[in-house]
Amino acid sequence: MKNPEYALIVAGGKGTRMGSALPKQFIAIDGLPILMHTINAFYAYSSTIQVILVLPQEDFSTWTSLCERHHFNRPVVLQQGGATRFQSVKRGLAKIEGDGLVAIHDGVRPLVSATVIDQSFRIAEKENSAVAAVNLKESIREVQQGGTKALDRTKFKLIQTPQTFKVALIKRAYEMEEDLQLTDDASVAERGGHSITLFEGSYDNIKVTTPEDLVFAEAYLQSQKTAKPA
Ligand SMILES: Nc1ccn([C@@H]2O[C@H](COP(=O)(O)OP(=O)(O)OP(=O)(O)O)[C@@H](O)[C@H]2O)c(=O)n1
Ligand SMILES: C[C@](O)(CO)[C@H](O)COP(=O)(O)O
Repeated sequence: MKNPEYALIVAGGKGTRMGSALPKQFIAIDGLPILMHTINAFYAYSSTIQVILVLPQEDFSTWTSLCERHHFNRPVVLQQGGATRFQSVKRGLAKIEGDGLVAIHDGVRPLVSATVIDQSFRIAEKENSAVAAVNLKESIREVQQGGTKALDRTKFKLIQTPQTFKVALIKRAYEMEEDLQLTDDASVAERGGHSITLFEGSYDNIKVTTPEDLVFAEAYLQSQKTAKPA
């Protein structure tokens, strides 16, 4: 029998770098809040996926009214977020009973494809973990005291979400004390003693972080519409 599959979508952040009064996960692109695009992407992958949505408690009412306004009725289990991404993920994981696979995904990565999600579950089933990553397109330099030094970019990967794990493994890893230097789930699992399997993510799976990301996301969704045959 297939392992139960969960999507843990974290949207408990403040969006400081976006600088918008409306939390960035609620900003509309192509007429729909970013977070709804993200949830739709997981339901496009599977109609039986169980979605856990982490939001700041003060935003629960905004979410409910946006759902009413957009007639959005995808089932989600709501959970209150924490002060950091680590704490929000940990709270979300607590909503999962029993074993299975969980894809942890940033609520503000609305352009993730069903193919990437599918790959993450298939690989995690075999390897225990599956973390989306892409190659660097630009050169990088390390900032050092008194200057900078060129680095070999082929030795680095840009890490995205989904980051998918066996539930028991990632829950155990999240029992560790929080370390602010660990900025993603793969780092937490690695600290817990697990090796990490990367797979090819996608350049369009951007994390909406600063205002120009909204321009890209809007244009991307428009281009998908025109690309579809009539
Ligand atoms: N306490 C937090 C902080 C972040 N996140 C989520 O983690 C994802 C990645 O974080 P990031 O892009 O850094 O979002 P923010 O923390 O909202 O942005 P900023 O750092 O600019 O404030 C986002 O979906 C964000 O909502 C979360 O669930 N809980
Ligand atoms: C998890 C993540 O999306 C991987 O790239 C990223 O680390 C989250 O963003 P943050 O700015 O570190 O919160």
